[in-house]
Amino acid sequence: MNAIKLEMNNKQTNDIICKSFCLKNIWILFIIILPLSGIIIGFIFRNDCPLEKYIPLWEIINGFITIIFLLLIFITKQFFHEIQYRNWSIFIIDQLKILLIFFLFLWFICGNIWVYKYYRIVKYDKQILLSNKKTIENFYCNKIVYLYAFCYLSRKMVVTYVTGNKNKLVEVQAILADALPNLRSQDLDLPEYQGEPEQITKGKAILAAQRINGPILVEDTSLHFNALHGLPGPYIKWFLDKLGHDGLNKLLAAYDDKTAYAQCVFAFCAGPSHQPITFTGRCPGRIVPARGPNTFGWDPIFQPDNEQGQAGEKTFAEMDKTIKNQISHRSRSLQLVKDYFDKHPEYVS
Ligand SMILES: O=c1[nH]c(=O)c2ncn([C@@H]3O[C@H](COP(=O)(O)OP(=O)(O)OP(=O)(O)O)[C@@H](O)[C@H]3O)c2[nH]1
Ligand SMILES: [Mg+2]
Repeated sequence: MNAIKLEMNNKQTNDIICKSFCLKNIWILFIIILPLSGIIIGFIFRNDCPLEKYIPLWEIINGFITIIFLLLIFITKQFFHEIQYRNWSIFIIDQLKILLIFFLFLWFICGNIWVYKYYRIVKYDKQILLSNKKTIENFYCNKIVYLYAFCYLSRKMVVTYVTGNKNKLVEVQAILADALPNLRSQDLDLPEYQGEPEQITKGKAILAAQRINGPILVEDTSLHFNALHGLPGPYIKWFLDKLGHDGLNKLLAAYDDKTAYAQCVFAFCAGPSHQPITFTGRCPGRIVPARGPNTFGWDPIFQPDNEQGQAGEKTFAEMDKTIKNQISHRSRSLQLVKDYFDKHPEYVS
């Protein structure tokens, strides 16, 4: 009887150990799914990417090596964590892990070359290519194979637009919708620095890249009155807050020159250890008594010039949003950002 009880207790203990082992290690399954799907996709479509025949091969090898690497981490965590002293098996596994990391790094560079080289010309439809008499070898790659590799390589590089201003976010999303469809946004309260707009934006960018720990975009917008030698400039936020639209008009009461320009400086920073790059866009115009809905900052008192450089008809606030987004300081600055991302497709996932 006692023997049976003991056996049952042992069985229950084994069950509990097994369950906790499975629960503790379920993460490995989730992490392995991504490289495993690469092996499967690369193998199934191994001859279906004539544009760059190394892409399926890249997926298979990347999958295998990543899984081996993950298994080595799993084995060290699972079976060697209680060993107090370093023995030969741990030493060999550690060396192997370093070797695999090195290989994966080189393989990652190869993948970037093979994939991004073709991102502008790749075509997924064989029939259309054949009907246009274009050679399949020069343009065709299976959509799943190409997009898997593209997304895999780009997955850590999604750009985050950091701002605490909802109106700015709406405009940026609309302007960048085609160029950067995966733009993320994050509402972070960054300090408002003092100084020249470019320096202010660079300071914001460095801080945002540290907080996000990845590629970021930030912007600083300023409104410059020519009669006041560029003031309030980057301090417009406080001037608007304290003086309102009327007060801003009154600042220019003593001057005939009501011209001004809206300026937007965007900064892109690829990560915490990178230097930010800035892109400046300006929109010339005039300061007028407020017209149009009061939904965004100083939009009602800024009337942009027309293409000939003469006074336009509507204030930003009176314009249709799509028109504002074609001519504004923000869209001009973002055009330069788009040109930059055209040359750096790794951020456009
Ligand atoms: O009428 C407007 N049309 C615009 O196109 C526009 N862009 C910005 N602003 C305003 O100008 C000040 C500087 O802002 P700013 O660049 O420091 O932004 P912010 O502090 O609101 O957000 P953040 O991005 O710094 O978090 C703030 O009062 C913004 O509301 C605009 N007003
Ligand atoms: Mg600000």
